[in-house]
Amino acid sequence: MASLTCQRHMGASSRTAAARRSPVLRVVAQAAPAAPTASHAVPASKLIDGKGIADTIRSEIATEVADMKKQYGLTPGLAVVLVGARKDSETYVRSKKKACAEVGFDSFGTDLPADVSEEELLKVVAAYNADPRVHGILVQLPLPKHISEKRILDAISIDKDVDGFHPLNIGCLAMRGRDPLFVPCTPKGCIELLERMKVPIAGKKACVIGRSNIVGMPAALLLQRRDATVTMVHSKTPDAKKICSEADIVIAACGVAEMVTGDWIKPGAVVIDVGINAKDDATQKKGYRLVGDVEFEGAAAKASLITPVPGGVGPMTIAMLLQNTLESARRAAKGEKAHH
Ligand SMILES: NC(=O)C1=CN([C@@H]2O[C@H](COP(=O)(O)OP(=O)(O)OC[C@H]3O[C@@H](n4cnc5c(N)ncnc54)[C@H](OP(=O)(O)O)[C@@H]3O)[C@@H](O)[C@H]2O)C=CC1
Ligand SMILES: Nc1nc(=O)c2c([nH]1)NC[C@@H]1CN(c3ccc(C(=O)N[C@@H](CCC(=O)O)C(=O)O)cc3)C=[N+]21
Repeated sequence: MASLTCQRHMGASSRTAAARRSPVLRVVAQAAPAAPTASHAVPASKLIDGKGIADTIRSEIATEVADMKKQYGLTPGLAVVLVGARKDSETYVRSKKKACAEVGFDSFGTDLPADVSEEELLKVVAAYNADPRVHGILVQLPLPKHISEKRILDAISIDKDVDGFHPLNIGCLAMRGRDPLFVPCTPKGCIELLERMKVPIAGKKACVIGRSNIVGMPAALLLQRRDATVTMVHSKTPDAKKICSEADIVIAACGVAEMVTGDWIKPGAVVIDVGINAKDDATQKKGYRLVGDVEFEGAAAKASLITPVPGGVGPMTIAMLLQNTLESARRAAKGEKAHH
């Protein structure tokens, strides 16, 4: 294990003070955050402010963490495992750890080199499975090609599967009369946005663009559980545009920058854009800017409500990860364990 760096990112003693000083709480106390850059041309009444909603949720979580500490002497802990040095993954992992610190969680991290063996990675997962300070384990995806994602995700204890990617959790999500222990964070964040914006779902037509295990498929299942009539379209769907243009609710997760243009959107539809794509832009310092899978201005002209990118679904994904970890810690405090 010499090549591993495994650090505890935040000690219990600094945690309480961090919760008290939480920037999350301060942000919420201030005026509404500035409109995201890509969306200034759109009336504010149409925008779903994912970042603002995520800040509210995170401040709620910070309060609950402080209560849990008082009542049970327990601090929620999240372990994040990163394999390799993909720039985007490093950025996401950094924001997850920062979010943990801000709500008063302990965070644990293991960074492994890209050529680490599957066996070594399994050992790291096993160690976190056995560690009572850890209530949630996230292995950042994608993994390098030589590692079986299936084997790794199956190895995460279902009690700590805060990503909700374990087949038992997905299976329960798909079955009537059952509830998963954890719902995947990105689709959960999409539904939370619809609910907080009071968008009716039952009886509505929904179109989910994309069918991946981590976004499209669970998003469609969640909408269906709320009695929407759901159509999933994917890369082999003839005329996805026509199907989408009949939907009252659109969740776009195809990974193709700005594919969903205004003519895909029914007038008055609600559009949730999951996509995160870098688009060359010489006017930006970094040389690029983030765009979604939806062409924002064209779609916004048709939609009644729309999420921006950035500042829409992304921050919600992290807020839902914290929520799942808090729930896992609560179950641990009450001595609940899954028996599968
Ligand atoms: N905001 C957030 O928190 C997150 C954002 N993302 C972003 O969401 C997007 C989707 O991610 P993910 O689900 O992981 O991506 P995947 O690449 O795993 O899946 C993409 C899906 O879109 C479908 N698709 C691809 N091209 C088309 C097309 N032309 N028409 C219709 N469907 C198409 C694919 O079809 P097929 O199955 O036939 O190949 C596939 O089902 C990406 O932009 C990603 O960066 C992802 C996770 C979290
Ligand atoms: N095991 C695992 N679980 C995941 O949940 C997971 C993953 N692997 N691999 C990659 C995707 C992607 N993902 C994002 C999380 C936050 C933002 C996010 O916060 N986005 C900000 C902008 C970020 C920026 O500026 O780069 C926003 O949209 O406003 C984006 C994407 C989680 N994923």
